[in-house]
Amino acid sequence: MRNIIRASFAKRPAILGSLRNGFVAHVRTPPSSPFRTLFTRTSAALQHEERIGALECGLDERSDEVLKTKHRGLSVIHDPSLNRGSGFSVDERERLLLRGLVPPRRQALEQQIERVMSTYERQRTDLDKFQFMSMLMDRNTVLFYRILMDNFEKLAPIVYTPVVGEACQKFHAIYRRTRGMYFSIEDRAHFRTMVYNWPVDDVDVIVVTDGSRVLALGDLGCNSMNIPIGKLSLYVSGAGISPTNTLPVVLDVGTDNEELRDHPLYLGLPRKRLRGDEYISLIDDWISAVRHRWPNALIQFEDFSSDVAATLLKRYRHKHAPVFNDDIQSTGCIAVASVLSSLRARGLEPSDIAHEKIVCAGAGSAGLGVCEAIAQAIEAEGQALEDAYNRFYIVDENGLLGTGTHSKNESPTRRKFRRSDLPAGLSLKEVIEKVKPTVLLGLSGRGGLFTKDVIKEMAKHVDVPVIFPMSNPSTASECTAEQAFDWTSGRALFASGSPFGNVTMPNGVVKYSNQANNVYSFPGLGLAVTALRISCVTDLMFLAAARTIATLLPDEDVQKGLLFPGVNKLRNVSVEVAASVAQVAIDQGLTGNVLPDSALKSREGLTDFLREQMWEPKYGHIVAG
Ligand SMILES: O=C([O-])CC(=O)C(=O)O
Ligand SMILES: [Mg+2]
Repeated sequence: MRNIIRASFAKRPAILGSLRNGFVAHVRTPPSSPFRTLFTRTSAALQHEERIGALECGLDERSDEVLKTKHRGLSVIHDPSLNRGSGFSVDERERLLLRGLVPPRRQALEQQIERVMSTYERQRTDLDKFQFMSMLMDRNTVLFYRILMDNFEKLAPIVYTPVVGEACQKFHAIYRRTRGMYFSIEDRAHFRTMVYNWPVDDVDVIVVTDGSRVLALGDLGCNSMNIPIGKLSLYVSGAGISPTNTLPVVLDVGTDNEELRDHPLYLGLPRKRLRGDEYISLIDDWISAVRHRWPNALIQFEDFSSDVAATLLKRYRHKHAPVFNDDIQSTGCIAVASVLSSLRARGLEPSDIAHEKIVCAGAGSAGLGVCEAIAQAIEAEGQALEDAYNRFYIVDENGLLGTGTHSKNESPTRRKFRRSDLPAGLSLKEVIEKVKPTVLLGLSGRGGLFTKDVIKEMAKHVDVPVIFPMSNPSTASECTAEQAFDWTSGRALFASGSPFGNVTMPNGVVKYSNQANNVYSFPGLGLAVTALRISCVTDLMFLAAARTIATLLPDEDVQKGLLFPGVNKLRNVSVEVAASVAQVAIDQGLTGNVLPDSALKSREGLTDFLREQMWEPKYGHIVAG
């Protein structure tokens, strides 16, 4: 386990007080920092060292971080936040007692990247690639993130959706090394103390799952750990959250996946899932333990099943500490952005969102969350909320939510979307025939649900069918990009949750496949929450983020069918999302940190400030403490 404390002095000078014996101080000193002088002498010595390093073989660009460690020898190499493999300089080798423990010739980061990528390319299956990347993450933090960021389009589908789904399904079979924390029912009495087993005082972002609905793959219990790990790797690569300050968590409350539970290699508790009041009270205990140790950390609820997701969000979201549900709110955010951007592509105005007719397949927490977010965007354009709800037609496995008998326990959100003018139970195709929707959303988790019949029916009634199958992973996508374009003769605007390649039509025209995934929103939100110490995550923040994402591309790109920048531009997107979220937080008086004047004066000042807070994967200076 890493024994490290990282601090940006711009953010928290108080870190000096929290250094403990044996820990590493990972410190970034901006030029204006009053602490700069503290490190001046060290920096001069390090520059000398760099000149020596430069003679050995090209010089890496160093970050201005200073890592102070009491570790020596192999324990430096075994700490991924300190390890730089063949990249240790002569002086670091001396100071950290590494002489003889690494091969003699020093390599620059660029050479390490070349070597690692050539081994990566030799991995045969996607799962092999996932494991290769996991092992790299466990070995060398800087190298892992440099490689992930430089090859984001190629590697995001490996460390994130879709391959992370398979890696969860097979977690028990491929498990190698621990990362993150597990809180099980059996630990319940110890939650308050076990949070101190984590060595980092400054946790900024926690992603937590109970594994009850992993992507659309169902209940994967304790196997779900790769989801929080993957999400957090996107906070780091996509928005510059410091890797040291992230914490992946699995709450093991049992699993109802019998096959997994009975598997001899399953690593979670082999018991049925805890439910009802006892479950809620266990989550209460966990939240309270976490808040005791990390009062300001952003908590992201991830992949909780629909029966509890909205309840938990409602329970914790206004408790003066930042909490959100990724599947409800950030998926909602990217859905709003996708619809707004599609309006631009169709030559319409943002206010025309109030004229959309939206059919949504899926009434789980993500489906309802997405529809709720779009309804709020319609309301923000000056419509009554009731009229906004009237733009939706939601279909689940029992057909349309319409008139007729339904459960008394129906949630208020679901009830709001129930049509009073159409009978319950109409099939998706029947609804499309009757309603002639402009937008078709897929949040059903049912791969292939948008059949040729369904899409052709939709294409009969609109010039530009807007088709967004958002379920993950790719196998759960309601249709593929190729199908959407093929069955609409290339007229569709397409965005999916998991990535699909662009499609070349028989006439040679390229049709763009966009990725409407919440990755466009949660990392930027995390950057804003961390940099400003935002105390509560509000719906307005997500709406502001959505509007920003929808306006990042110039008109000529949007007219071609591109709805937002590619994922390889994620850091730029995240800074813009963060600035929009930050502005709402400032306006709503929800910030705990005092910002420099320059950040308050202009949007550019704010984005510059946020960009300065971002962690970069570069080797910093290691100082023997
Ligand atoms: O993980 C993803 O790609 C998006 C997401 O939150 C989900 O599908 O549950
Ligand atoms: Mg999710």
